[in-house]
Amino acid sequence: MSIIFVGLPGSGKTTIGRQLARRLGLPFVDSDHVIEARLGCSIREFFAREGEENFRDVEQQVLDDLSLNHQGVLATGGGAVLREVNRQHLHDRGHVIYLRSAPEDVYRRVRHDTGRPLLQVDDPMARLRALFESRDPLYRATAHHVIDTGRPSVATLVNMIIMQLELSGQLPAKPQSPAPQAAS
Ligand SMILES: Nc1ncnc2c1ncn2[C@@H]1O[C@H](COP(=O)(O)OP(=O)(O)O)[C@@H](O)[C@H]1O
Ligand SMILES: O=C(O)C1=C[C@@H](OP(=O)(O)O)[C@@H](O)[C@H](O)C1
Ligand SMILES: [Mg+2]
Repeated sequence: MSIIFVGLPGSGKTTIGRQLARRLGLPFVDSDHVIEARLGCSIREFFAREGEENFRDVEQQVLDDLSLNHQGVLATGGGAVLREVNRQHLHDRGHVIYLRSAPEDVYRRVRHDTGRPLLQVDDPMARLRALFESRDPLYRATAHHVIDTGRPSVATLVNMIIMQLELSGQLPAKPQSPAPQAAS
């Protein structure tokens, strides 16, 4: 059973997932890193050479494997929710958190990043708006929780997520400090 992050490219899945795993002392894996290791090249190169549908086929296999077998924190790629079968597997096998970011916020974070093939277009902001419109309902349908990632820092978001996981019974609650002893 994993804590699984979904959300737009640049919403913080990899960064927040890694930090959360560190805080909880759990193993962390990013499905994109597993895909790149399996392909032996970057996702960007594979997209350019083989096209998106071939990438989605590999992604589906890797998500099936990790959602069944990984015990810890799992960061997915932004398109992990596109296929119905992936949405089903992630929702049924893990505890899914949607990092919900406005297109403006993610644009600020990833505009200089050339490693994200879907954003290498003339108007990346328009592309992000379109991705948000089409995917927001899919991320919501897959997730057990939605966390808005507008202003808070990564560290604050990690704290908010830990509180949310405790409240929903996904983590053992922190031990209460002992009640003060009555003075004798
Ligand atoms: N809440 C946040 N505030 C500021 N910067 C952030 C926040 N979340 C992520 N980032 C930064 O945005 C960039 C993209 O984050 P990343 O974890 O790669 O996103 P994803 O895996 O969802 O595509 C990174 O440089 C990361 O440090
Ligand atoms: O949104 C998408 O369809 C994709 C997002 C990427 O991951 P990030 O969300 O970590 O950028 C990566 O899986 C691939 O480039 C496709
Ligand atoms: Mg990522």
